[in-house]
Amino acid sequence: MLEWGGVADDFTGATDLATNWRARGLRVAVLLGVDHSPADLDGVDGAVIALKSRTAPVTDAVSATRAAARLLRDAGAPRIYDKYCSTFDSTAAGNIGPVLDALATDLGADRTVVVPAFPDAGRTVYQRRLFVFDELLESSHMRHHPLTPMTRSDVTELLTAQSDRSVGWVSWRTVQEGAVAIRAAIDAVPARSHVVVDAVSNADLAAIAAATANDVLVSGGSGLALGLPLRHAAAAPMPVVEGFRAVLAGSASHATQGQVAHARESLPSARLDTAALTSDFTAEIDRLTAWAAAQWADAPRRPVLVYATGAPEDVGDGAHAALIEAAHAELAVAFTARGMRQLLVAGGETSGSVMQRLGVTRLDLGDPVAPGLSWARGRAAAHGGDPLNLLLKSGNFGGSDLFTAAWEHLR
Ligand SMILES: Nc1ncnc2c1ncn2[C@@H]1O[C@H](COP(=O)(O)OP(=O)(O)O)[C@@H](O)[C@H]1O
Ligand SMILES: O=C(O)[C@@H](O)C(=O)COP(=O)(O)O
Repeated sequence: MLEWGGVADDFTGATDLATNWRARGLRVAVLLGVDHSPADLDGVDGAVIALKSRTAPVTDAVSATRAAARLLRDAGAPRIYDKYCSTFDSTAAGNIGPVLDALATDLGADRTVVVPAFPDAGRTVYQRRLFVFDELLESSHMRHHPLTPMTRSDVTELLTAQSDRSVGWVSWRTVQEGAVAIRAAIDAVPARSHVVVDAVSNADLAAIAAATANDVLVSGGSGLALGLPLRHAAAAPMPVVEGFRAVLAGSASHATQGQVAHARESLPSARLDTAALTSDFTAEIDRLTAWAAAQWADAPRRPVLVYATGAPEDVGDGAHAALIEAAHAELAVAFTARGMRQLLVAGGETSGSVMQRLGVTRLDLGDPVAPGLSWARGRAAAHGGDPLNLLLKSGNFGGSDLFTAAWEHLR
């Protein structure tokens, strides 16, 4: 019986939420897009629908999210988890508020908690302000994101600017008093509100999860999922698919830049050349595919790395974002045709483009590799439905050796 339905605004966010549900013992599946039937969710406790809505026009994001929640409700999900980024990534127009307003209306939720915190990944909320490790969000590398630059840290302010509902707050001091006090504080906020709740530890998340155990709608990063009570269910192992290995890093984030720098010391690597893509896209894809095939012929177990951003000064105009995403998507298809079967994609938007182009519609997860990260198995409709192992990496997740170490989990 489906217990939870999740709707995530990007594909890495979907695997992030599914990873944390699985860590608490739920059987999970990630569905890409909304073209599914409720029967696809038989035998699953938690299903996350991955959308590519974070940077979409507001009306598109709202309608896609509504359709996803409807599908999950039709499949029997009694509760919906609206998953956005743990760094509250949104464009100037801002989709988090309108999406949350629409879900709250559709589901009849009077008060919806807003919990971006994910302490295992360094995201905490204290006195309404979002921190990335020791820095305020506005002072972190997220200030320079090409699509969603974050220049404020107060989550109540960020959400108020995007939402038609009023925005309340529950302080960390109240969270320390436990679930009953948190519930009372949420209920004290006027009806038709969203309620930002401070949290700096997994114990805080457990208290918030207990306080909201009967809410039809919750929202946040993936951290709140770690607040669920642990069940001891035996998760089915993920089948490993043998084949060549690649990293496609379309993320411009700080953590990815460190991972690229680290991997370049030991892996064959190529940086996407925006000028070459602009002048002859197909020739550049063909050139990189021939290069990768030559690397695999030399060392079949060694991954190749293609990246868009190696250093802050590489980040070009946002106008190139779609071109770079399209290049990653085409490379994924061309690499698959050459025998690649294990693919790590860095970046949420990039992962969305790559999965859509490969025609992957469902991911079944393996065990966690790092906070919010798991390998998964999916089938590429664009390549005869062949199975692939896929790791969709949020831009800022993972240690510096991820691109060289992640493969050890594929055994
Ligand atoms: N050097 C670059 N210049 C311009 N845009 C870039 C560059 N590198 C990456 N991008 C674009 O920036 C966006 C990064 O977003 P995303 O894939 O979600 O990564 P992240 O998870 O780090 O946010 C993508 O649209 C990508 O194509
Ligand atoms: O919640 C998170 O931090 C991630 O799941 C996420 O959404 C990150 O987005 P990207 O950095 O764009 O991958």
